[in-house]
Amino acid sequence: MSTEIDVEQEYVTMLYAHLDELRADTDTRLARTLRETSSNPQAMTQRDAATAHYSEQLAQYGAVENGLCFGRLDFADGERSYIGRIGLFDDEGDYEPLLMDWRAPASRPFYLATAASPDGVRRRRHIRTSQRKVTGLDDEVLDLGAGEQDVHQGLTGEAALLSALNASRTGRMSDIVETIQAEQDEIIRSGLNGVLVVQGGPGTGKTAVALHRAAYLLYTFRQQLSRRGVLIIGPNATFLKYIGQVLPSLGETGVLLQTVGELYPGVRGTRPEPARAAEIKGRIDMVDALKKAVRDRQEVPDEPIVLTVEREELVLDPAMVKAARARARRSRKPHNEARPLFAEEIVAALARQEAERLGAEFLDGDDLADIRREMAEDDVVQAAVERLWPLLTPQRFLSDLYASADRLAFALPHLADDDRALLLRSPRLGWTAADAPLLDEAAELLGVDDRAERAAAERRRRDEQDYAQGVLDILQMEDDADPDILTAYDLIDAGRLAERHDDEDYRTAAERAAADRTWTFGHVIVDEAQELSAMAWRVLMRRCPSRSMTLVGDVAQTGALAGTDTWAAILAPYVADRWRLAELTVNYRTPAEVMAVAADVLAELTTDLAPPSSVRETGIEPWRLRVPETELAGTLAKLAATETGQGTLAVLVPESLADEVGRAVAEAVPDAALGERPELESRVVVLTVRQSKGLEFDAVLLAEPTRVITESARGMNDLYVALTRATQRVGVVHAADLPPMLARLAPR
Ligand SMILES: Nc1ncnc2c1ncn2[C@@H]1O[C@H](COP(=O)(O)OP(=O)(O)OP(=O)(O)O)[C@@H](O)[C@H]1O
Repeated sequence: MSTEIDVEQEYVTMLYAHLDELRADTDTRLARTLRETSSNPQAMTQRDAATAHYSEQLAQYGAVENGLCFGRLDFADGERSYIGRIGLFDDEGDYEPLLMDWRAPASRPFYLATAASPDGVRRRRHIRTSQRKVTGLDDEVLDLGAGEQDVHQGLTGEAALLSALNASRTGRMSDIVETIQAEQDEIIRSGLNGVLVVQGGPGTGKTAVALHRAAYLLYTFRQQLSRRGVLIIGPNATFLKYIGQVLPSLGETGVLLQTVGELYPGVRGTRPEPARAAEIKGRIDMVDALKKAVRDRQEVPDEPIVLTVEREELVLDPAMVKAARARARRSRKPHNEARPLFAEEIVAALARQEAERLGAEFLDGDDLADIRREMAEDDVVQAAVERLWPLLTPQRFLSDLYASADRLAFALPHLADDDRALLLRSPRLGWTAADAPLLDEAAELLGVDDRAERAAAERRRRDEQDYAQGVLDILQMEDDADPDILTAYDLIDAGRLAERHDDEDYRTAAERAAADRTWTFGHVIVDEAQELSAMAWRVLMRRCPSRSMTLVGDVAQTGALAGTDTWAAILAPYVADRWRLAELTVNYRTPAEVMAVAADVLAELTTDLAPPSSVRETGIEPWRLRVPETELAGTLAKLAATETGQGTLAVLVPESLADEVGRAVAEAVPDAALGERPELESRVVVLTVRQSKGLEFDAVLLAEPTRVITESARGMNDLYVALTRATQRVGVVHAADLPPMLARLAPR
């Protein structure tokens, strides 16, 4: 007699056979496309597009191999449907769906139906698989009497959910597509337009929701979003690596993942700097400071400048330069774009001098034009213009500013000397994350004098057009035979044909966007959004003029001094109060025993936010262990080496203990990961509290909480973050007295 599992196995095997067929078919098409050769550029670009398309499809089929099908809905009317990572259809007959994509509207009851509101669903089944084998089924019958499911806050698919939550962590985040909860589903499928803020305590699935929302939006608004792309901003490279697998596992590869430090193309802002320096750079006052600093580069000399042009001496006096500067500034163009006007004025003034020297009455208009042209091309004149109104790249402008105490004092007169000193640095040092928004702001103020580039583009366009004309002429010759047939000429002219060719840039939207500062995205998602500075928000708003954005975060976890503690404050300048707030209230990560300790810290921080409620208990109490200061690092190392639990362990330390504890742990656990960008897949990892933001581990050992609190103005927020990283166990090792808010910890 066949069991339920056998029945599902048969169905699942059929689905995999289908997937295999699709794969083989796409493989054949790809191979055929790769074999095509042509000297026609149009055909070549089409071939490239087809190659990219088939390769992407193959990547998607590969990505959904695990857990292809994970659910089934049985409806009261006898219908049933299977839910999975992608949609599969029966290509014979009526093109019936064999597997519904989880994002399709028809899959929604899988996430929302409850006994109280079954939505026509009689039974929801979670199908567990390991590779292609069905290993278990979890059934929920929804019409047995309303209310029954409402124990445990109305969790959907409770058995499957708890088994996912209790699983050991690997150091890489996994998707939650099989067990999305109703409050999360609401946010994932919220409309595309406007700013949606998702506020939620630690472990409420904000990151998971943000990523699934990206996948949902790309599926539902494919046309709109695949052209402009979706940008996801995360707090640092380690975090991006941690979440990097989720979207591919959902079959989406066209999303650009970046940190704030990468927002300016061509620059990677990764150099560490004092928190205070980052905070100053993130202030909105930097807009005016940069404006002043740009004006500071438009110089009027104190003394006349003598130029030797063609062995004759000409004089640039301050009044002439001032007049030229005023005229260029009046144009209100950005610095580099106004520069040609300044240069023109200087050249005109020098040409007038030269003409007077030669005797203006003997010169006609052509002679004067010649003098001006020669003057404009003269190296000495060009060097003078460069000195007085230099052509500036954002990088050069900002490093010149940081390198000069005088320039900084001019741009930031109200800043205390100590603070200004924090910005002073050698031009050879690399960029920090807080520099990227300033580079972008500078790029706006400086503009690009792209006349040469535009002239080259115009030349290219004319070449394309000539080529297209040639093609049309050949077609015309062929068509001449039968005048009744519509010719290519009747349909399109050479200009339009060339334009079409121009549009065909087959890089993905994400690839083009990463290289283009002026790119605007179809949707922007910001994770840990509370951390961003006012200057970073300006860049993101420029990148998203449609204001179609999802911002997820927790204002109780703000660590950056430039970050925010209210959403209204950051959004007011851009959308006033036109933004929607959604809240997540259930903590899926931290067990109740650990959350109780963290909640005491939250209560000290704010009374405005309620702690999220944990979905599960582990029966393991978080503990504390006091040791002499000299034994702190050694004890942590010993505990890390002997920790016998399953899964990953993080030793979280205040900044000042990072080196010492790192060394001790590395000695006791040779394969432990530490440093700037530690490998999170290691069993033991040592991180500063800041680095642990957004991450999670099965067990956490926290060192010296009092130092965590005192080492930063947002130290309490940091402690709250540290205490909420564990999925199972937390221990605190300390030498100093513990603050009273940690009284709940049990002595070990
Ligand atoms: N519906 C769900 N099903 C299974 N696991 C879930 C679900 N929701 C969240 N989780 C898990 O809970 C953990 C916490 O999720 P996530 O990291 O997205 O939370 P967060 O709100 O971003 O946390 P934090 O603010 O503390 O960084 C992750 O392991 C995630 O996979």
